[in-house]
Amino acid sequence: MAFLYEQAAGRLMVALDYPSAEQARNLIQDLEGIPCYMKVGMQLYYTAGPDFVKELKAKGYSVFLDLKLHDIPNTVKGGADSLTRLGVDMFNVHASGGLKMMAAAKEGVLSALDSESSLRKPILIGVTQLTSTNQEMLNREIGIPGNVEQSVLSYAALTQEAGLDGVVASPLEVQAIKGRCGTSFITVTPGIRPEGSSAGDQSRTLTPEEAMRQGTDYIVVGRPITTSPQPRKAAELIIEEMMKA
Ligand SMILES: O=C(O)c1cc(=O)[nH]c(=O)n1[C@@H]1O[C@H](COP(=O)(O)O)[C@@H](O)[C@H]1O
Repeated sequence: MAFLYEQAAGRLMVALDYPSAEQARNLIQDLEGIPCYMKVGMQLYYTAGPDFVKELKAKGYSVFLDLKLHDIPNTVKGGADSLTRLGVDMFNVHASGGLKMMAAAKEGVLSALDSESSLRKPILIGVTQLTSTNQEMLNREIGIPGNVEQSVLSYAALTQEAGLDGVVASPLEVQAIKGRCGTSFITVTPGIRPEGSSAGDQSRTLTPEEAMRQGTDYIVVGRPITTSPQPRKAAELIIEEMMKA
């Protein structure tokens, strides 16, 4: 049972979307002992920076640094080199940056690893279509024809061709991605909403249990935990659901 609990908790990524390190530390203290992944996104990183990532690593957490790099290949290569040296366990780039940009991100990772033998290789993933994007937005606002799943799949195939380890997508697309790219191609899925919780700005959602049943590798959960009056209880309930799947 304890083993199953740890396995499930290790596949939960808690999104620390807070405006200050202090607020993030409060949640971390509340979740103490739960062996989940911690996700640092742009809001926290832009204020608390690399030091906060080091603090999480010193506490023994696996860290997903979600900065969604998207720039010309040379710039992304440099960014990827820096993030690898920082010692994050996972980071992401936008697949819409294209094949060369994603390949450059991988080169950045490898150049850092080449120059410092103590570093571990981070998991590098491509963001496909944001989970806030719906069919109407994709076609009318963004101007991409076809359905969301087709677009996600073509980004997933491109990400794999560039040599990356997996993608961020909604849990609704996991089976199709695994079917196209193979089961070892990692899926990281935000857009997780436990029964009865508000979708907010998310469009393509499933519950934690449903997402796990799709065969996803990691689920990303922010507000259902961070805005709960009892965040630890909310996280424990999510882990219980994950274990049922
Ligand atoms: O890359 C991500 O983590 C990400 C990609 C995506 O398509 N959708 C998405 O919601 N995310 C992140 O996942 C988290 C979801 O948070 P909640 O909607 O509060 O559960 C946020 O930190 C988002 O930045």
